[in-house]
Amino acid sequence: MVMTSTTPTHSTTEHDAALPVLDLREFDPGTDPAVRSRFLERLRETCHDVGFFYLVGHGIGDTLFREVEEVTRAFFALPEADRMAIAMTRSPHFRGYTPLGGELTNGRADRREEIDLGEATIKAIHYPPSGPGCDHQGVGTHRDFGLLTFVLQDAVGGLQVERDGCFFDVPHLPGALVVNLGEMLQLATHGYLKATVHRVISPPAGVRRFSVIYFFNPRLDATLTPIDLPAELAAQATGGHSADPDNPILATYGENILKVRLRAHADVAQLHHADLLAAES
Ligand SMILES: O=C(O)CCC(=O)C(=O)O
Ligand SMILES: [Fe+2]
Repeated sequence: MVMTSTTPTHSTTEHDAALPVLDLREFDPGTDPAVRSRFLERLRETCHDVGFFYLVGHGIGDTLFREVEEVTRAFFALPEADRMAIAMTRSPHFRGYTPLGGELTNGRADRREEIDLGEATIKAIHYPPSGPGCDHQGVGTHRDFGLLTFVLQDAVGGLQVERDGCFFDVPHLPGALVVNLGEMLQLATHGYLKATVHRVISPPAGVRRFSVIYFFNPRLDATLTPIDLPAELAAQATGGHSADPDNPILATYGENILKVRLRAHADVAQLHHADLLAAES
């Protein structure tokens, strides 16, 4: 792993060792049962220890990845008026385009523009270069709030994952998806599986970063009940919903995401959900 201080930096060495690499072909039907069970063992350990991994052997071709990246770049190259025509401020459902400065994490504006699409959200993101005096927060430190997140990132880098109080770079691994766990899986396993804190540092001057994310989430009205763990796993579970006392995870997915959305998109909340804001304060 590449170790960096908690001060944002771009380090570029030891790319190969950044995160565990899991090859989904090891789990293909017909594969040697010993290989399949070793795969499951590594998956469990990785989701417990790190909460983040590279997934290869997923069967998605380079052509599709390239097309997704091209469509993403084309969208963000549209005139601003066209992007704003589908602004999230027009959607009570928190769907559509969010311009630069329109989203907050931990009370500070993220330096990115994005579009949120569909029911299980797909999010395409553009991180513009750092400017003079910029605070370099592409997206601030956070946990994802659903079940599983699949990230397709370009070659620029800037995604960082927290472990033991330090942030580690997650450099681009060609052909791989970066997979991480969300709060609902942490809650459902009493914290045995980890929703790991991460962030994105703005690219250096002159460089733009693009990423496309698929958030695999439960139904909005689904309430997750923590499962009974085998004793040896329960002994290593650190507590699900209350692991972070300042930011408890809510068991009904819709409430958990609404909490985040109201904070992150204060303008959308004010326009469409003033009643909820009033109820919160
Ligand atoms: O752009 C990325 O690589 C990750 C962004 C992220 O963590 C998020 O939007 O939840
Ligand atoms: Fe995230």
